[in-house]
Amino acid sequence: MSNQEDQKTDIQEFKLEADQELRFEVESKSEKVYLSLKSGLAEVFGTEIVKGKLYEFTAGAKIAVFTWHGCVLEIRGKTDVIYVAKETPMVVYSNCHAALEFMRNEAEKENCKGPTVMVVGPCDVGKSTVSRILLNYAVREGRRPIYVDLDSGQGQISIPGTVGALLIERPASIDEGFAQEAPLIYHFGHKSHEKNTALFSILTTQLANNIKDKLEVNKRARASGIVINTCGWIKGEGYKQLLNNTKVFEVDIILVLDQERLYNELVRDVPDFVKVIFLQKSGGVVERSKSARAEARDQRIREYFYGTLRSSLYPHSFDMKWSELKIYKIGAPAIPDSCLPLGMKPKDHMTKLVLLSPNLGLLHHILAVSFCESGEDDIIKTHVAGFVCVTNVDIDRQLITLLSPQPKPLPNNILIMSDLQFMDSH
Ligand SMILES: Nc1ncnc2c1ncn2[C@@H]1O[C@H](COP(=O)(O)OP(=O)(O)OP(=O)(O)O)[C@@H](O)[C@H]1O
Repeated sequence: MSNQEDQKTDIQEFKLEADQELRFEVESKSEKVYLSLKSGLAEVFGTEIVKGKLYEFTAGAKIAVFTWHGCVLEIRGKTDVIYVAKETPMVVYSNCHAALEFMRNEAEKENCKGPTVMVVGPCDVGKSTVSRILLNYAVREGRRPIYVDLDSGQGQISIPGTVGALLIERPASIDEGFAQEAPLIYHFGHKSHEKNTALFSILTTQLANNIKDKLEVNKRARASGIVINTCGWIKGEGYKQLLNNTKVFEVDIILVLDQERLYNELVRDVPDFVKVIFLQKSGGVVERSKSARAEARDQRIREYFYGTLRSSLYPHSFDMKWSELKIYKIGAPAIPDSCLPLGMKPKDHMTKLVLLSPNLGLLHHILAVSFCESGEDDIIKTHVAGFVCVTNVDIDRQLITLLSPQPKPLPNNILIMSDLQFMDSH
């Protein structure tokens, strides 16, 4: 082992001056890295570190420990990259938070809606991280903001292939993110919005209306406002989605990370009362390869069923008769324009519900369990109770085996198939 490698495996101590940040990454699957605060004050993406507590990080972790006043940190285990950064955009992010707090105070006085902020930008610029920092700072001030995650590929709420919202009542856990208590989840079924923009628009409108209703009856959340995280698809239809989000969520502030072109386009296209603000991305944000993104998606689904290192979950596996279930897929094959029935638009087939018959193609697919109790018309627009995974399909016996977080019976017999798959290797 070289000297350099040797150094990385040792227990290391870092003394950080005010406004500095320790950045590290863990890549190796077999490695665990432990962080502890020896003295001073520090935070990870807006969550304060408890002095003396040991935080564990595994493969895929890309972490920044920032200090406003200076601190001493200890790192144990082998990191792949580790360095102290002197330049960070934390002061700018903190100023954004202060401006939002001002608006929340005003909203509280007037008993109206607090700021709705949407964070946009290309891939890997730190959109989720900025959203997390703003939410953490808000909740540390005693606010109860709503977090909306529209990134169906790398979102932080529920599993990939969904859009959803969460009432934030406490700061994110440093190693596990925000607590997923009673999230409001809509099934989209794809990791990328491009796959079905018509469906995506319906879901965002539905989510926005649902949140509006919830804020009507929750004064504290109403004044705290909403933080919306978006995906990195910002061209063509993706850009139109951003404009649509601005409208349906009644966005007041758009934070544009890293891309001046997008900033200028938005300034041109959104109404004047929407403030568009350009922010530098942090030099620490790490670009993720396609395979790292796929691995992160897989990990989120695994955690949904099996929990995390700290809090394991024990899912159930059971058979269901095909006749007991109604499994749908959203989107029918396209019909040539010339054959479209009167009044039907070319894109309408994308939001058509198709009832599936038993088939092996369902194997390993995620199925969303709908809350819908009324007719077929409402299935797409109704939020979901949770997810199961198909681990076996027995065509002869007309049985399907499901991996489920809950024991039998399912809360509803209406299921919707997702494009996303999960190989249960436990
Ligand atoms: N200051 C930092 N130092 C080190 N790592 C960071 C820092 N900020 C963010 N990261 C890491 O960089 C990665 C990408 O950040 P993030 O997920 O916020 O980007 P994004 O723009 O939301 O990505 P996406 O393209 O998926 O929408 C994450 O793993 C995050 O933990």
